[in-house]
Amino acid sequence: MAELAEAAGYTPLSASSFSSKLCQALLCEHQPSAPTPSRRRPLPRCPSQSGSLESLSGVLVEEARVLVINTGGTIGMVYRDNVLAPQATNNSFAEALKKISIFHDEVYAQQTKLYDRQDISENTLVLPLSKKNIRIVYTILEYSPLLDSSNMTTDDWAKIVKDIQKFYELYHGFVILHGTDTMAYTASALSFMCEHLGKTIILTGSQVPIYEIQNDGRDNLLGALLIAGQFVIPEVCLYFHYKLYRGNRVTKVDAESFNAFTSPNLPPLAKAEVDITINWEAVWRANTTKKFLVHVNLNRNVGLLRIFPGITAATVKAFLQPPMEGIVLETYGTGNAPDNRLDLLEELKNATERGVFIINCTQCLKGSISESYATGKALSQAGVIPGFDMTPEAALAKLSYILGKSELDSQEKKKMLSENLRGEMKATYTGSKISLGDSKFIQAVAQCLNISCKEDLEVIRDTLTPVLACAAAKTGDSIALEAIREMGCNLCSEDYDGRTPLHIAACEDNLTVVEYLLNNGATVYAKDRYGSTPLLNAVKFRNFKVIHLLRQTGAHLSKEELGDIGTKLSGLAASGDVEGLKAWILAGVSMEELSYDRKTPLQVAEATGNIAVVEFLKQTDQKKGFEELKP
Ligand SMILES: NC(=O)C[C@H](N)C(=O)O
Repeated sequence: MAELAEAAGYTPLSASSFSSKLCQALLCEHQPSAPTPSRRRPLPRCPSQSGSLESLSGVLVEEARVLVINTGGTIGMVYRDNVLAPQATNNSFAEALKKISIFHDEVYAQQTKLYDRQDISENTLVLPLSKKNIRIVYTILEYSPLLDSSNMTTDDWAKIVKDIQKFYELYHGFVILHGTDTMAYTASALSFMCEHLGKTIILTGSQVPIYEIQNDGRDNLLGALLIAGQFVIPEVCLYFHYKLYRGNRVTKVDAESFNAFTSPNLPPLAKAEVDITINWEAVWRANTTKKFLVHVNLNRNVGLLRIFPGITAATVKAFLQPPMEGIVLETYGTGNAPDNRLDLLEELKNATERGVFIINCTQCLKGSISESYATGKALSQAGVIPGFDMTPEAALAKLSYILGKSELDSQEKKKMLSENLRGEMKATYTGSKISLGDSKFIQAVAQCLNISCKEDLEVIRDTLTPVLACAAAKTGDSIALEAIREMGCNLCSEDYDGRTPLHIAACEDNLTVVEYLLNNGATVYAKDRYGSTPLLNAVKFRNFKVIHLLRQTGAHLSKEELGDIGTKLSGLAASGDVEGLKAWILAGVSMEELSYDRKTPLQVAEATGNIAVVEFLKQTDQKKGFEELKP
């Protein structure tokens, strides 16, 4: 196809050739084509970035920390008495990985004195340098006992999310090693239990133990680590056989193949082939200014009931008896159940009137509930809630989660059940509101460049909009940002320096734009090419209100961003810079940090006679700092 197009004199547009075309068009529309610029120049070095290590070749290297929670599953199992079972280990999984060069670069560990660092345990490993020049440093937290996932319970889910909460600020992303049998259930449950999630959580495992010669565990673990360490995909995902899926959209479809999972109603969020390509349009956004929290109180009085021809009313009645509080009714086709079985419908109606919640999901692998048949309508008349294209696993988890919210009344629970909370139902995957072709702006640019095919329009959009969005953030133009979003563009996209509109708005102290962006998909964890987050930018420019809002949304400074923070604070204390200290306190930095000569900012202020700083630090209760200094 590509050869044919080229033979016909058509060259597909790449981002770089598009930029050059656009520049020509802007400078002089009718000049002959200039040669396409070749590859991007290498990144310049940035000596000021603490925590970013320089490799021997002089290229800037960034480290990203990932926590791997090992719950068990085939990936780490061994044969005992001819059957596979989890290996009761003393971190032997980490030890085994250390011996595999694609999972651990001992030379880098030695060169950078990895194990001398305070926050690094012996279960920490480091991957070879990624294509994006990132070193993924990962720590394995091994559960005891390790479980075959058939033994997983809701308590185990609670343990996982509590650990994620405990270590949330210390890691860029999380990988959960888990057996495949109930992985779709766990992924669904975790997606609801994690509220206002801003970081990447990826479940993975394997069909064959990682120790076997021909196994899928290595590729699955490696792919999950690379994605969790290099991208911010704020969802609970499942990675298997080179594809990243939304966790609450998957189901296990093959007990033997490496290609064990499918996401029938939503395309993958990413594919790991020669390169990792993220389908950003499909990525779910929390759209929130609230902090990450976990909800561990799940209701266990829920169940799955699959109807079948000839099912008796007595079976349905027995299933719906107390303590049952909610069920997923797996129906035929687009949500049909016999409408000539009044006895059955009566039992369902009695149950919904007693307050039992019933969600209708299809038994088909693919497709959605609709009211296109009388047999389907009869169910909604009996009070059954449509589950649209939810998987039964997701519907069950959603019920358990919502019915565990004791603060909600029955109407509120019903409302939440019908809403799309985490991208588990169709309503979310709408793509862009207006198509590319409808956008006047894109049309004008396309006309000027004399191009019309969809792929080229997409290249124009993807090349121009990050820069335009950053420009709009700079000038505080929320209307332009809204127009860009409506074009189907991702407001998290980065410019050539990896800077997102949120970085720019944070620098410019533009609170309204910061709020708009957070409510429209921006992530507080985006890092520019120098490793800075919007929060660090806001601290630098002392934009207190922005710092406050970002913190409220869960932003925090990484160790790399902080660098030798004690010495920086001492410098501020010595120069009497109260505002500078206030900015760091608001950003969550402790005033107990010691400078290179082991002095607190207060000691430095006292020694240098900076009365204003001394008074400020004495008055500010560090623990309550965030609330007290609230602008
Ligand atoms: N492939 C697997 O991981 C299956 C195993 N029985 C489990 O779910 O733990």
